[in-house]
Amino acid sequence: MNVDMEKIQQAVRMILEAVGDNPDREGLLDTPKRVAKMYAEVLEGMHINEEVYFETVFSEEHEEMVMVKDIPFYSMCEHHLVPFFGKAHVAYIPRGGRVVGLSKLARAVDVVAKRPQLQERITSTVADSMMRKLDPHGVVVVIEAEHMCMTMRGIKKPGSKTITSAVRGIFEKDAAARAEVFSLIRV
Ligand SMILES: Nc1nc2c(ncn2[C@@H]2O[C@H](COP(=O)(O)OP(=O)(O)OP(=O)(O)O)[C@@H](O)[C@H]2O)c(=O)[nH]1
Ligand SMILES: [Zn+2]
Repeated sequence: MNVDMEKIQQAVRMILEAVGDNPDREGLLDTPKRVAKMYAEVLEGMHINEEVYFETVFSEEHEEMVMVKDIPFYSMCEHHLVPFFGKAHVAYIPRGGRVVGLSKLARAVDVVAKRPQLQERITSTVADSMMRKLDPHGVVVVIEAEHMCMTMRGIKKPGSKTITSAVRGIFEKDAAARAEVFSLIRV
């Protein structure tokens, strides 16, 4: 893993000093190390290309919609480095027998989310990677999330939800297909 753990530890120590705490007091002694481990874990998507999950396909002639909904995810807002989290819904219509394992849709959401992110970018990255690797008839990705930068700080609006969607391929033109997906998601 290409994470400079030492550098994170130094940075965390400096933040603790800068806010006026003593990084050498007992309770904080292991904190820089723990925080470094935490960042390596929650940002591990920096070092994984989500497209790898779309390499293995099953030759299954199903050219109808497939949807995995309510995929929980956690991400880190790139502006404040605090969490935002919620659910992703991923739907696609395979083409040419390129049907992918269901868990791979959730894995792709997971690694894309585990980067310093914007909700819009998670949504479009997952949709565009699927379009590129699977060449399906279409993809819809919808994400609903609560941003801690809008709840614990700043404007402080707990419970507010942000919903983003990325609509690709046939779903862009076919209003009935799009309506079917959104009725199944029912956010
Ligand atoms: N579009 C988008 N904005 C986000 C996302 N996560 C956080 N933000 C917003 O990023 C913006 C950053 O705004 P700035 O004015 O630069 O920073 P700030 O002074 O901390 O902003 P406030 O949150 O309004 O206090 C805020 O409006 C956040 O709500 C996201 O996933 N997508
Ligand atoms: Zn933020």
